Amino acid sequence: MVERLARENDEIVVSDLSIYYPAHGGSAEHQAVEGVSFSVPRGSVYGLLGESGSGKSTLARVLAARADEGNSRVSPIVNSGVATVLGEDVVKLSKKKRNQLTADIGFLSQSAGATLPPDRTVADVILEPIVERTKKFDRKAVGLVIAEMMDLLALPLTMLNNYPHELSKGQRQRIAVMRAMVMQPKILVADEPTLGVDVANRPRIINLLAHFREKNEMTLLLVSHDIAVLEHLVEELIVLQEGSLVGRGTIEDVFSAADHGYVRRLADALRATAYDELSTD
Ligand SMILES: Nc1ncnc2c1ncn2[C@@H]1O[C@H](COP(=O)(O)OP(=O)(O)OP(=O)(O)O)[C@@H](O)[C@H]1O
Repeated sequence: MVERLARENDEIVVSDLSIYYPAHGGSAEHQAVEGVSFSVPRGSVYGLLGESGSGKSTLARVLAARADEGNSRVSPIVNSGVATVLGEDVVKLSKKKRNQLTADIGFLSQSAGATLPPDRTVADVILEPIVERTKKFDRKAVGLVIAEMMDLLALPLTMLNNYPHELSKGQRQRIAVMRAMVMQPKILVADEPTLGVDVANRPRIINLLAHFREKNEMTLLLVSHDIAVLEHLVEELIVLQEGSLVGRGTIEDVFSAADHGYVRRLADALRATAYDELSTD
Protein backbone atom coordinates (compact mmCIF):
# COMPACT_ATOMS: atom_id res chain seq x y z
CA MET A 1 0.00 0.00 0.00
CA VAL A 2 1.83 3.12 -1.19
CA GLU A 3 0.62 6.44 0.23
CA ARG A 4 1.14 9.11 -2.39
CA LEU A 5 2.11 12.62 -1.34
CA ALA A 6 -0.63 15.26 -1.20
CA ARG A 7 -0.89 17.20 -4.47
CA GLU A 8 -2.08 20.67 -5.29
CA ASN A 9 -5.41 19.53 -6.68
CA ASP A 10 -6.26 17.43 -3.61
CA GLU A 11 -9.50 18.71 -2.12
CA ILE A 12 -9.49 16.39 0.88
CA VAL A 13 -6.25 15.66 2.70
CA VAL A 14 -6.30 13.33 5.69
CA SER A 15 -3.04 12.62 7.47
CA ASP A 16 -2.64 10.28 10.45
CA LEU A 17 -6.14 11.24 11.59
CA SER A 18 -7.56 9.86 14.83
CA ILE A 19 -11.08 10.58 16.09
CA TYR A 20 -12.73 9.54 19.36
CA TYR A 21 -16.04 9.83 21.17
CA PRO A 22 -15.64 11.01 24.78
CA ALA A 23 -17.11 8.97 27.63
CA HIS A 24 -20.79 9.76 28.20
CA GLY A 25 -23.64 8.25 30.18
CA GLY A 26 -22.54 4.70 30.92
CA SER A 27 -20.32 4.45 27.82
CA ALA A 28 -16.56 4.60 27.98
CA GLU A 29 -14.46 6.75 25.67
CA HIS A 30 -14.22 5.14 22.24
CA GLN A 31 -11.53 5.56 19.59
CA ALA A 32 -13.53 5.39 16.33
CA VAL A 33 -10.82 6.28 13.77
CA GLU A 34 -7.11 5.69 14.22
CA GLY A 35 -4.13 6.95 12.19
CA VAL A 36 -5.92 7.19 8.83
CA SER A 37 -4.20 8.89 5.86
CA PHE A 38 -5.43 9.46 2.31
CA SER A 39 -6.15 12.34 -0.06
CA VAL A 40 -8.83 12.89 -2.66
CA PRO A 41 -8.08 14.85 -5.85
CA ARG A 42 -10.64 17.28 -7.27
CA GLY A 43 -13.32 15.65 -9.39
CA SER A 44 -12.66 12.10 -8.24
CA VAL A 45 -14.93 9.66 -6.46
CA TYR A 46 -13.70 7.86 -3.36
CA GLY A 47 -15.61 5.25 -1.42
CA LEU A 48 -15.37 4.31 2.25
CA LEU A 49 -16.00 0.64 2.89
CA GLY A 50 -15.93 -1.39 6.07
CA GLU A 51 -18.17 -3.43 8.31
CA SER A 52 -20.58 -1.82 10.75
CA GLY A 53 -18.76 0.20 13.40
CA SER A 54 -15.53 0.53 11.42
CA GLY A 55 -15.65 4.35 11.56
CA LYS A 56 -16.99 5.28 8.11
CA SER A 57 -19.78 7.62 9.28
CA THR A 58 -17.54 9.24 11.89
CA LEU A 59 -14.87 10.00 9.29
CA ALA A 60 -17.51 11.23 6.81
CA ARG A 61 -19.02 13.62 9.39
CA VAL A 62 -15.67 15.10 10.33
CA LEU A 63 -14.60 15.57 6.69
CA ALA A 64 -17.96 17.17 5.85
CA ALA A 65 -17.29 19.69 8.69
CA ARG A 66 -20.43 18.40 10.43
CA ALA A 67 -18.83 16.85 13.55
CA ASP A 68 -21.07 18.94 15.81
CA GLU A 69 -24.30 18.18 13.96
CA GLY A 70 -26.38 15.07 14.37
CA ASN A 71 -28.75 13.45 16.81
CA SER A 72 -26.22 11.83 19.11
CA ARG A 73 -25.52 13.29 22.52
CA VAL A 74 -21.77 13.37 21.95
CA SER A 75 -19.84 14.65 18.96
CA PRO A 76 -16.73 13.02 17.56
CA ILE A 77 -13.49 14.79 18.51
CA VAL A 78 -10.24 14.74 16.55
CA ASN A 79 -7.45 13.78 18.94
CA SER A 80 -4.56 13.89 16.48
CA GLY A 81 -3.63 14.27 12.85
CA VAL A 82 -4.68 16.59 10.06
CA ALA A 83 -7.89 16.90 8.05
CA THR A 84 -7.94 19.63 5.40
CA VAL A 85 -10.89 20.12 3.06
CA LEU A 86 -10.82 22.73 0.29
CA GLY A 87 -7.71 24.13 1.95
CA GLU A 88 -9.41 24.58 5.35
CA ASP A 89 -8.47 22.74 8.51
CA VAL A 90 -11.79 21.12 9.48
CA VAL A 91 -10.47 20.30 12.94
CA LYS A 92 -10.24 23.94 13.96
CA LEU A 93 -12.97 25.98 12.31
CA SER A 94 -14.55 29.18 13.55
CA LYS A 95 -18.36 29.28 13.32
CA LYS A 96 -18.10 31.73 10.42
CA LYS A 97 -15.60 29.61 8.49
CA ARG A 98 -17.68 26.47 9.11
CA ASN A 99 -20.72 28.23 7.70
CA GLN A 100 -18.78 29.24 4.59
CA LEU A 101 -17.16 25.85 4.12
CA THR A 102 -20.37 23.83 4.53
CA ALA A 103 -21.85 25.78 1.61
CA ASP A 104 -19.21 24.08 -0.56
CA ILE A 105 -19.48 20.64 1.05
CA GLY A 106 -22.83 18.97 0.59
CA PHE A 107 -23.56 16.36 3.24
CA LEU A 108 -26.01 13.50 3.30
CA SER A 109 -26.00 11.90 6.73
CA GLN A 110 -26.98 8.26 7.12
CA SER A 111 -30.28 9.25 8.74
CA ALA A 112 -31.08 12.19 6.41
CA GLY A 113 -33.93 10.52 4.53
CA ALA A 114 -35.57 9.32 7.73
CA THR A 115 -35.29 12.63 9.56
CA LEU A 116 -36.62 15.23 7.11
CA PRO A 117 -38.43 18.03 8.99
CA PRO A 118 -42.07 16.86 9.10
CA ASP A 119 -43.67 20.31 9.22
CA ARG A 120 -42.24 21.65 5.94
CA THR A 121 -43.15 21.04 2.35
CA VAL A 122 -40.73 19.14 0.14
CA ALA A 123 -39.85 22.45 -1.60
CA ASP A 124 -38.92 24.05 1.74
CA VAL A 125 -36.98 20.96 2.80
CA ILE A 126 -34.89 21.04 -0.38
CA LEU A 127 -34.30 24.79 -0.11
CA GLU A 128 -33.35 24.62 3.57
CA PRO A 129 -29.51 24.73 3.12
CA ILE A 130 -29.85 27.89 1.00
CA VAL A 131 -32.52 29.66 3.05
CA GLU A 132 -30.70 29.14 6.36
CA ARG A 133 -27.79 31.11 4.82
CA THR A 134 -29.61 33.81 2.86
CA LYS A 135 -33.13 34.86 2.01
CA LYS A 136 -31.87 36.51 -1.18
CA PHE A 137 -31.02 33.99 -3.86
CA ASP A 138 -31.64 33.50 -7.53
CA ARG A 139 -34.95 31.60 -7.37
CA LYS A 140 -35.03 30.99 -11.10
CA ALA A 141 -31.55 29.42 -11.22
CA VAL A 142 -32.24 27.29 -8.13
CA GLY A 143 -35.63 26.30 -9.55
CA LEU A 144 -33.93 25.04 -12.70
CA VAL A 145 -31.45 22.97 -10.70
CA ILE A 146 -34.30 21.46 -8.65
CA ALA A 147 -36.32 20.69 -11.79
CA GLU A 148 -33.28 19.04 -13.38
CA MET A 149 -32.68 16.92 -10.29
CA MET A 150 -36.34 15.90 -10.02
CA ASP A 151 -36.30 14.88 -13.67
CA LEU A 152 -33.15 12.77 -13.18
CA LEU A 153 -34.71 11.17 -10.09
CA ALA A 154 -38.09 10.60 -11.77
CA LEU A 155 -39.98 12.62 -9.15
CA PRO A 156 -42.98 14.70 -10.26
CA LEU A 157 -42.76 18.47 -9.71
CA THR A 158 -46.13 18.32 -7.91
CA MET A 159 -44.30 16.51 -5.10
CA LEU A 160 -42.76 19.85 -4.10
CA ASN A 161 -46.07 20.68 -2.36
CA ASN A 162 -46.21 17.44 -0.39
CA TYR A 163 -45.02 16.86 3.17
CA PRO A 164 -42.35 14.23 3.92
CA HIS A 165 -44.85 11.90 5.67
CA GLU A 166 -46.82 11.70 2.41
CA LEU A 167 -43.83 10.15 0.62
CA SER A 168 -42.41 6.64 0.57
CA LYS A 169 -39.12 5.88 2.29
CA GLY A 170 -37.29 5.78 -1.04
CA GLN A 171 -38.84 9.08 -2.17
CA ARG A 172 -37.77 10.73 1.10
CA GLN A 173 -34.23 9.50 0.53
CA ARG A 174 -34.23 10.99 -2.98
CA ILE A 175 -35.42 14.32 -1.53
CA ALA A 176 -32.61 14.18 1.05
CA VAL A 177 -30.09 13.65 -1.76
CA MET A 178 -31.52 16.69 -3.58
CA ARG A 179 -31.24 18.80 -0.42
CA ALA A 180 -27.57 17.82 -0.06
CA MET A 181 -26.98 18.82 -3.69
CA VAL A 182 -29.11 21.95 -3.97
CA MET A 183 -26.22 24.37 -3.42
CA GLN A 184 -24.25 22.61 -6.15
CA PRO A 185 -21.38 21.88 -3.76
CA LYS A 186 -17.78 21.40 -4.81
CA ILE A 187 -17.66 18.26 -2.68
CA LEU A 188 -20.45 15.88 -1.74
CA VAL A 189 -19.99 13.61 1.25
CA ALA A 190 -22.80 11.09 1.16
CA ASP A 191 -23.39 8.35 3.73
CA GLU A 192 -25.33 5.56 1.99
CA PRO A 193 -26.96 7.65 -0.79
CA THR A 194 -29.17 4.79 -2.00
CA LEU A 195 -30.34 3.69 1.48
CA GLY A 196 -33.96 2.53 1.42
CA VAL A 197 -34.34 3.19 -2.30
CA ASP A 198 -35.77 0.39 -4.44
CA VAL A 199 -33.59 -1.32 -7.03
CA ALA A 200 -35.36 0.41 -9.93
CA ASN A 201 -34.62 3.88 -8.57
CA ARG A 202 -31.06 3.38 -7.31
CA PRO A 203 -29.57 3.84 -10.80
CA ARG A 204 -31.29 7.25 -10.95
CA ILE A 205 -29.37 8.39 -7.88
CA ILE A 206 -26.16 7.06 -9.43
CA ASN A 207 -26.98 8.99 -12.65
CA LEU A 208 -27.69 12.16 -10.71
CA LEU A 209 -24.34 11.98 -8.90
CA ALA A 210 -22.49 11.12 -12.12
CA HIS A 211 -24.23 13.97 -13.97
CA PHE A 212 -23.30 16.67 -11.44
CA ARG A 213 -19.84 15.28 -11.03
CA GLU A 214 -19.33 15.73 -14.75
CA LYS A 215 -21.11 19.08 -14.98
CA ASN A 216 -19.47 20.77 -11.96
CA GLU A 217 -16.31 18.70 -11.53
CA MET A 218 -17.74 17.73 -8.15
CA THR A 219 -15.63 15.57 -5.85
CA LEU A 220 -17.44 12.70 -4.14
CA LEU A 221 -16.75 10.84 -0.92
CA LEU A 222 -19.29 8.05 -0.60
CA VAL A 223 -19.99 5.57 2.15
CA SER A 224 -21.85 2.76 0.45
CA HIS A 225 -22.58 -0.95 0.61
CA ASP A 226 -24.44 -0.73 -2.68
CA ILE A 227 -22.44 -2.69 -5.21
CA ALA A 228 -23.94 -0.66 -8.09
CA VAL A 229 -22.76 2.61 -6.50
CA LEU A 230 -19.31 1.14 -5.98
CA GLU A 231 -19.05 -0.27 -9.49
CA HIS A 232 -20.50 2.69 -11.39
CA LEU A 233 -19.11 5.63 -9.46
CA VAL A 234 -16.25 4.85 -7.13
CA GLU A 235 -12.70 5.06 -8.52
CA GLU A 236 -10.81 4.39 -5.32
CA LEU A 237 -11.95 2.49 -2.26
CA ILE A 238 -10.64 3.10 1.24
CA VAL A 239 -11.27 0.08 3.45
CA LEU A 240 -11.60 0.57 7.21
CA GLN A 241 -11.50 -2.03 9.96
CA GLU A 242 -12.04 -0.97 13.57
CA GLY A 243 -11.07 2.59 12.64
CA SER A 244 -7.86 1.77 10.79
CA LEU A 245 -7.19 1.82 7.07
CA VAL A 246 -6.59 -1.78 6.02
CA GLY A 247 -6.93 -1.64 2.26
CA ARG A 248 -7.25 0.73 -0.67
CA GLY A 249 -7.40 0.65 -4.43
CA THR A 250 -9.84 0.28 -7.28
CA ILE A 251 -12.86 -1.91 -6.66
CA GLU A 252 -11.18 -4.63 -8.74
CA ASP A 253 -7.98 -4.36 -6.65
CA VAL A 254 -9.91 -4.52 -3.41
CA PHE A 255 -12.19 -7.34 -4.46
CA SER A 256 -9.30 -9.44 -5.66
CA ALA A 257 -7.10 -8.72 -2.63
CA ALA A 258 -6.50 -12.30 -1.61
CA ASP A 259 -3.93 -11.30 0.98
CA HIS A 260 -6.40 -9.74 3.39
CA GLY A 261 -9.09 -11.96 4.89
CA TYR A 262 -11.22 -9.05 6.16
CA VAL A 263 -11.29 -7.29 2.78
CA ARG A 264 -12.10 -10.56 1.04
CA ARG A 265 -14.96 -11.30 3.46
CA LEU A 266 -16.37 -7.79 2.87
CA ALA A 267 -16.17 -8.26 -0.89
CA ASP A 268 -17.89 -11.67 -0.67
CA ALA A 269 -20.64 -10.22 1.53
CA LEU A 270 -21.19 -7.36 -0.94
CA ARG A 271 -21.42 -9.72 -3.89
CA ALA A 272 -23.93 -11.89 -2.02
CA THR A 273 -26.19 -8.98 -1.01
CA ALA A 274 -26.12 -7.53 -4.54
CA TYR A 275 -28.22 -10.37 -5.84
CA ASP A 276 -30.70 -11.13 -3.09
CA GLU A 277 -31.49 -7.61 -1.95
CA LEU A 278 -34.91 -6.47 -3.18
CA SER A 279 -36.03 -3.56 -1.09
CA THR A 280 -39.24 -1.83 -2.08
CA ASP A 281 -39.60 1.93 -2.39
N1 LIG B 1 -22.29 9.11 19.37
C1 LIG B 1 -21.45 8.10 19.64
N2 LIG B 1 -20.97 7.91 20.87
C2 LIG B 1 -20.09 6.92 21.14
N3 LIG B 1 -19.64 6.04 20.23
C3 LIG B 1 -20.08 6.18 18.98
C4 LIG B 1 -21.02 7.22 18.60
N4 LIG B 1 -21.29 7.08 17.28
C5 LIG B 1 -20.57 6.02 16.85
N5 LIG B 1 -19.85 5.50 17.85
C6 LIG B 1 -18.94 4.34 17.80
O1 LIG B 1 -17.85 4.65 16.93
C7 LIG B 1 -17.54 3.53 16.13
C8 LIG B 1 -17.63 3.91 14.68
O2 LIG B 1 -18.98 4.20 14.36
P1 LIG B 1 -19.43 4.67 12.91
O3 LIG B 1 -20.89 4.97 12.97
O4 LIG B 1 -18.51 5.72 12.45
O5 LIG B 1 -19.17 3.33 12.07
P2 LIG B 1 -19.70 2.92 10.63
O6 LIG B 1 -18.58 2.21 9.98
O7 LIG B 1 -20.24 4.12 9.93
O8 LIG B 1 -20.87 1.92 10.97
P3 LIG B 1 -22.27 1.68 10.19
O9 LIG B 1 -21.91 1.02 8.88
O10 LIG B 1 -23.01 0.77 11.09
O11 LIG B 1 -22.90 3.01 10.02
C9 LIG B 1 -18.52 2.42 16.52
O12 LIG B 1 -17.88 1.55 17.42
C10 LIG B 1 -19.65 3.15 17.18
O13 LIG B 1 -20.26 2.36 18.16
